[in-house]
Amino acid sequence: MTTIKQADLIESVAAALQYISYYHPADYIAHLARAYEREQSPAAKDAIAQILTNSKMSATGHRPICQDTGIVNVFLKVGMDVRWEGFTGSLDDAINEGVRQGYNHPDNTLRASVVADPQFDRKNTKDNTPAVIFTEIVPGNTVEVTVAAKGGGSENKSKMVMLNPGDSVVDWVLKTVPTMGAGWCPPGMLGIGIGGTAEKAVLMAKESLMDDLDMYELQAKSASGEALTKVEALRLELFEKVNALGIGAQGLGGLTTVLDIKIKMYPTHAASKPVAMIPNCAATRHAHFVMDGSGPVYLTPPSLDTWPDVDWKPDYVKSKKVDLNTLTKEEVASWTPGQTLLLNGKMLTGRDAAHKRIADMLAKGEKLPVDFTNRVIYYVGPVDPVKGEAVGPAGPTTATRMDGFTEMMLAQTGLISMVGKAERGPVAIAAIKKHQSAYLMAVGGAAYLVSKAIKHAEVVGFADLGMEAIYEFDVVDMPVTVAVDSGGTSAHITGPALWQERIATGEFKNIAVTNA
Ligand SMILES: O=C(O)C[C@H](O)C(=O)O
Repeated sequence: MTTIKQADLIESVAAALQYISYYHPADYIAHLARAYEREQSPAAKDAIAQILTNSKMSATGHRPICQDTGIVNVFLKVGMDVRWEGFTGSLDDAINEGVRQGYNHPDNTLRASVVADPQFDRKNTKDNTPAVIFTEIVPGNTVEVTVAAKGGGSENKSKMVMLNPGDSVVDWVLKTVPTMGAGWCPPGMLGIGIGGTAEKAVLMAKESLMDDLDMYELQAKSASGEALTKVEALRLELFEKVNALGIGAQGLGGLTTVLDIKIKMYPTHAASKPVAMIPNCAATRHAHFVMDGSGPVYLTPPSLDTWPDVDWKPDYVKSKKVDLNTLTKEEVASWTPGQTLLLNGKMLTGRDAAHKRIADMLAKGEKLPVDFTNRVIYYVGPVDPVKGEAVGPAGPTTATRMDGFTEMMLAQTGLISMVGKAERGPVAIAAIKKHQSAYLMAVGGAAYLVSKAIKHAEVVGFADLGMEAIYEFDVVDMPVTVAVDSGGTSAHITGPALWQERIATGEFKNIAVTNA
């Protein structure tokens, strides 16, 4: 009989959450490094370079990889021969105390992203509790814990379908992935659950994302002529076909959209084939540890040799410097799709809750707390600063969620441009074209790198919204790409279309990768 103490469980969960906030799993880095080497699309290669550079900066700086430090998922496998000591509440209460302590660590405070009462008040719980916890009772005398910090952007793209038994999973995946856009921050993983019941398929899809990436091993196995299992063959087929869609890093078009595909299955009803698919973003964060009663568990930091020799820096030759303090509508209208810019000067921020409040205030004829005339807005919810930082990691949030507010912002507030991540939908593109505006894209998953371009940050409105408040940032050489120009051309439409066509020619089939 093993005894697990409450204090040890709390400490282990808190330490693991800190660890995964700044260390990417080594298998993810190894796969991304190979994708970087293979990538032929300049825009996608640049995005992957930013993600790799950001990842190493986070590992050395012990600050979050992404400003979205996630909602905590915990999977517990509790041995039947385990007893508990010192518990003042339930097992879930202890896990949540670990989350509280992990997210409020003074040296690396993580972002509080969880809101209670999701349909009505949506009030931030301030400490990222509660976690979403699944517990299984298994034979044995240990407690196995898997913790993950799942970003909202990738979770939002989760899909579930009840297929007919004879329907093709491959067809459904290939039809569905393009509808997910780039808000899930590719390149990442797709977790697929097949079978069981509706909820079991979704749970399996999520659990499959906790496995290590091993697609390169699987490719090597296939190339050697060794027989693959049916699931392995399906994973490989999906991997190749999804990448052939040409979506690419950040949806800008390129060779790698997914680094791996994971599949879990469970017996199902003869009438059913439930299928769920959950993407994991570039900020793939999870860790697994086993408690055996000997005290708290601390994970071993990875060697810095894990990261490839990639050090992204602003390219002053290729990119155009923009002075936000003197920016005019005319200059915004002159930007071209795919052009890279380095932003300098003052910009405002605002995301979901701020846009909703602005809309409500304008509808009531109320004065806004800030003047948006000739300003650029950055869709972001930053991490709070620690130890002399101007701001914590501050990467872009999914712009598509702001589409419904874009006409209002451009028509009624004097705003002239927007920065976010992922594609804009038809309504936003029409508004951008009508107002001769432009939408700029920063790299999702490069939040710590981006934060280094922010020299000063100050809340200037809606302070009660926490990370969703309106800030004013003063930036130096913040890297962005023109994703929708004033003519309404979207790099998220033209890029993937071009790369899908090029991949189909077979011209990239035999690119050798040395970084194996
Ligand atoms: O909440 C955020 O900061 C970003 C979100 O994860 C998103 O990808 O849209």
